[in-house]
Amino acid sequence: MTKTKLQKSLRDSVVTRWAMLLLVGFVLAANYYFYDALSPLKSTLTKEFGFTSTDFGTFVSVYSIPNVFFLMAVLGGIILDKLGIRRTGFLFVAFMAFGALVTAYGASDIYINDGFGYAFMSSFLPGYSPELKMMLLGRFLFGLGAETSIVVISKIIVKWFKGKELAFAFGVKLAFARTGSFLAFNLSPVLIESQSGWTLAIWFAAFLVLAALLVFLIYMLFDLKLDKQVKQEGLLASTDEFHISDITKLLTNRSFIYVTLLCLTFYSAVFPFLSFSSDFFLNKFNLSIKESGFISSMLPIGTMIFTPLFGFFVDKYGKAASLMIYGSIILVVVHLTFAFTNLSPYVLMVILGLAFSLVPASMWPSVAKMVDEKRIGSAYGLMFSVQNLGLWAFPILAGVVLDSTNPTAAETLDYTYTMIMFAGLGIIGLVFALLLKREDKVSGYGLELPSNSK
Ligand SMILES: NCCCC[C@H](N)C(=O)NCC(=O)O
Repeated sequence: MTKTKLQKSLRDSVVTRWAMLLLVGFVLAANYYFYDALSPLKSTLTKEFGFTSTDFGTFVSVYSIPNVFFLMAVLGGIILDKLGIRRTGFLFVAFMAFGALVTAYGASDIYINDGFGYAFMSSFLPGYSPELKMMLLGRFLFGLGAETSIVVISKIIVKWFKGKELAFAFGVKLAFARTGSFLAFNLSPVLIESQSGWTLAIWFAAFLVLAALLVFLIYMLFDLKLDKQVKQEGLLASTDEFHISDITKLLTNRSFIYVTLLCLTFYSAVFPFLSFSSDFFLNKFNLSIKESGFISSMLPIGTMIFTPLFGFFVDKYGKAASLMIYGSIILVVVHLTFAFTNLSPYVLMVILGLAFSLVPASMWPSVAKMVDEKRIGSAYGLMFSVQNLGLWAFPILAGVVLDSTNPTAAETLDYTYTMIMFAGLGIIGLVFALLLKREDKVSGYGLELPSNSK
């Protein structure tokens, strides 16, 4: 592919490439919306279906099972390299949509009134309600599609923005994701009060993911056109082709190991916390579902603004390893403050938003410095799979800790031990961030340097 050809391609139009980011940003926002849409409904699920905190934690964590136990994020990356963006993206976004619809069906009146699959779901594991089992199946399928679709979207961004505003585009991509979470925490509590019933909140989320599938189809038309213009398929396949030795090289790279372990512990202290946060505010500060959902949404709203800004900072001034340390410290301080004080959760969630911008904005571009470009797909896939181990285990553990540290019929739940658990994860993450910075002096990857100096 010559430079002249590139200059004439669709990706050279600023409007077109940002329009592409808008399209895939919608798909990502719908993904995050669905992931978070049921968090403000924890108490409603308890009231309607008798969910315990452990049931809710299991529901949150089943998302990660395909990515941890079947290594779906890694395999998805390999499939992506073999089948290409359009077929892989369509397949996995379709899984997401199907899983979202199955989840909504599991909570619906049609299903509960002896609908399709109800008798079957009632015929085994009597300790789990048929509603929970169908919803678990739906979220499992959703998770199977969701993580790989994030890998696909990352590759799409590289395809359109490489050699242009790549880091900033990644920051904006994360801002789309946070917009989805922000909307979920605010819209779900409103939708449960709808006249058509509380399940509208889940149906709305599911249809949003279905709409994302249609939007992805539109994206595919542009992707096809770009490929025809620059014949880029061949080029991407050759740079990203998967070899098993890629994984072994990654597993012997100390910086990659530290950043992956930081990714595991940091995100385990954030996403599972966020899933329980609405219920935490509701119980600790005696607030309404709407208000506690709104406080949870302060976290994504802060990150929508800060993440692209810190991305820009890292591009221009570097300091990525230091920023990961600062983000980890802030995380620990906020979780301990939540555990032991009654300080305003509004302020604390905004401060937590700083941590949740500092670490992602510096972590994801840093991987590109420590790993060969041809291994970046496997690297992100591997990081996602390891990270999902935490996203699987910690929502369940949070639920178990809650159930075991509160009397069965407690009016309000005491979250102190659950918050100590999240703070503990933050402390372990801080150790990995410090090790990463120390290792950077030996490895010379230049994580503290601006993007264009490496
Ligand atoms: N939707 C919640 C889980 C997404 C996890 C995903 N693997 C990830 O790490 N995304 C990066 C981020 O900062 O959201």
